[in-house]
Amino acid sequence: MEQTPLIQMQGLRFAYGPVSVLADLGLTLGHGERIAIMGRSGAGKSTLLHILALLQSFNEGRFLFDGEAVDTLERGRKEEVRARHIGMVFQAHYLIPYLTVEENVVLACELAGVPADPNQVTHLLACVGLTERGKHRPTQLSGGEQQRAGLVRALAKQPLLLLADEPTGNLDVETGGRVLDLMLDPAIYAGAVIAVTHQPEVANRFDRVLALRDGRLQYQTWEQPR
Ligand SMILES: Nc1ncnc2c1ncn2[C@@H]1O[C@H](COP(=O)(O)OP(=O)(O)OP(=O)(O)O)[C@@H](O)[C@H]1O
Repeated sequence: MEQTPLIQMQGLRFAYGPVSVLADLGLTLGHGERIAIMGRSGAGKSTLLHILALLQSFNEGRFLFDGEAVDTLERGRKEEVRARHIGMVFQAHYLIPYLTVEENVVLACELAGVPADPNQVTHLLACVGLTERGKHRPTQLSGGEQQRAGLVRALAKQPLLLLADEPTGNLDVETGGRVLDLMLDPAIYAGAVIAVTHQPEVANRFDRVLALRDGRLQYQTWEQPR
């Protein structure tokens, strides 16, 4: 039997008042599939990520998350689905300032109802170069380090979907490469990834690259080196 896609969006419309942002948008994403979304500034990429994270509602259309119709979910159920199944690495990282990095990771696992595995947490921190930083509070870390801590927190609960907004945006090439390796290595994380990026060399590491243009997702049309 064919598995239900993780994400099914059809005819999705969203506007901020008179400003139409998403118009007749469609997206089907399988479990474990990794896609990059590109598009000019203001195209609606962050808005789409917020809708995918169940943080923002939409005006019209169909959005099924792992077979469940999102627009009919009660608020509590949305929060439950987000806590358990969706990891987010957004520019505002929302790490809790009075908890250490490790405590932030453990708390996210607890909220997801998944026991945190200390060995896995140590391994993930090492993968992003934060071995020495687990006992530090977010305010003691640089912006890029906080972003990497956010990625560890998102991955430790092994979500079905990881949403990343410019995951390598303010990182140097080497650290950015390490972050991508972590997100895209199926031995570390086997779930689906949707990443927004402005960098073609980052986008090319994903299974598919889509462009958000005129409110819709379209195949990006440059030749992709494989
Ligand atoms: N709260 C809001 N109220 C009104 N308009 C908004 C609001 N937030 C965003 N917009 C508008 O919606 C459009 C899409 O914004 P969004 O942040 O999703 O774009 P983006 O593709 O992520 O841009 P960038 O690459 O610059 O981050 C823009 O025209 C923006 O001005």
